Amino acid sequence: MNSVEFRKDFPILNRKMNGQPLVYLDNGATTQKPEHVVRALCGYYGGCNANPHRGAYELSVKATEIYEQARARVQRFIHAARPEEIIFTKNATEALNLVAYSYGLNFVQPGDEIVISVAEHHSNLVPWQRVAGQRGAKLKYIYLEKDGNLSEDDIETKITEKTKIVAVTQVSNVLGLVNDVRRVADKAHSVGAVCVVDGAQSTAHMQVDVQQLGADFFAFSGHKLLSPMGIGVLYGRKELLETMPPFLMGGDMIEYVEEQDTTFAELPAKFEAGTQNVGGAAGLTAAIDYLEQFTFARIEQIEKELLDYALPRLRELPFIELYGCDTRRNNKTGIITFNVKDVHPHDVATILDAQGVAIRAGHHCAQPLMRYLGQNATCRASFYLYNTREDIDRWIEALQQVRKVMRL
Ligand SMILES: Cc1ncc(COP(=O)(O)O)c(CNc2co[nH]c2=O)c1O
Repeated sequence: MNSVEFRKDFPILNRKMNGQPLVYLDNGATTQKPEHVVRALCGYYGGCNANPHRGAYELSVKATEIYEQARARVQRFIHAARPEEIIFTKNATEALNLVAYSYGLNFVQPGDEIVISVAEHHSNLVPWQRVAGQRGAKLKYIYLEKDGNLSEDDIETKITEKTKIVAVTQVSNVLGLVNDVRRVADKAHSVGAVCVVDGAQSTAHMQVDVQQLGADFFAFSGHKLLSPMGIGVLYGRKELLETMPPFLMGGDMIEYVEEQDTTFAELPAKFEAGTQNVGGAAGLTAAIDYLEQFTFARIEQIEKELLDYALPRLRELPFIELYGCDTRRNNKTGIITFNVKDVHPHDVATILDAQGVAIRAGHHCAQPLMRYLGQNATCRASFYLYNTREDIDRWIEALQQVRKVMRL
């Protein structure tokens, strides 16, 4: 299928925004949902809803089946070895916090080191600041080469015998560059450290194989790959998860509760306290089913074609500054981060909004990276499988309007 055919599955893309046909270019923030996913969500709540795992009646058993089938579906989707290595969370942020609080706070000792990259989203940066601060460990950064890729030298020299945790994003939500996670994981494992991978910006755009990546933990959010909001995933190697204490405590995650002490349930229940998001899990299953009708090679091709169409035209605009787009060494997802010279990104986004074009503007929850790029804020357009060349045309026409409105 091409993107025009994909669009037929996304009715929202036919709506107007400020009286103009919508051009949705903020897929790095969240993707739109195909009818197949919307129907799955309605179908669950309209016909199968019950509290799972504890009910002694058929509807609850059915809800449990849906939830556990979703777990098995995610296991296959990211090629985990076992279903119990799949923990459902609210989103990637909660998944990364689970690792920080349950693994980091319990296994990082004073004097140990945690290594992250300067390109991390705050969800894979602030938790590690907290762990380092509370445990008396040192937080070190892998900086970037001029083309935006992770510094090879920093990977080699910053990850040492003192390193306990290395946490890196597979794809930067600002630069869109694909990091060589396997290289980072191999280096981490060579010194006995674990490798935490933030897959929030990669899982929708490329085939993820957590075992091939060498990831000890891998986090992603369903809403960035066609699923409802409120469902995310933490993958963790079983041997590690079994050593980790629970992150949230309450119903469903216990074995026996005495007045003064509690024993906890086996994996994965130990990390899934309270009533689970079965509807979200049903939506995630439907989203994976939808995605896997097509190959990721097809999705990557659509995004590459859009990049190849947009970048030369943007480079012709003297008032546009691009970030992380000049790399030839590395493949890129459909993220273009830019600024309009002498115009604040928020003003750019507002003028584009008035023309029906939706982009993201700000620090993208990556303030250290913004400073590293010498910027307070940027604009970001991010494509997905339903964006078209016409969307790019409308976006560039809207940028020309910024030039007129701001008298550039
Ligand atoms: C690399 C990365 N990691 C973690 C997160 C957190 O995901 P969440 O828990 O689902 O919020 C995001 C969200 N990124 C963005 C959210 O909005 N614009 C973005 O670029 C991200 O891009």
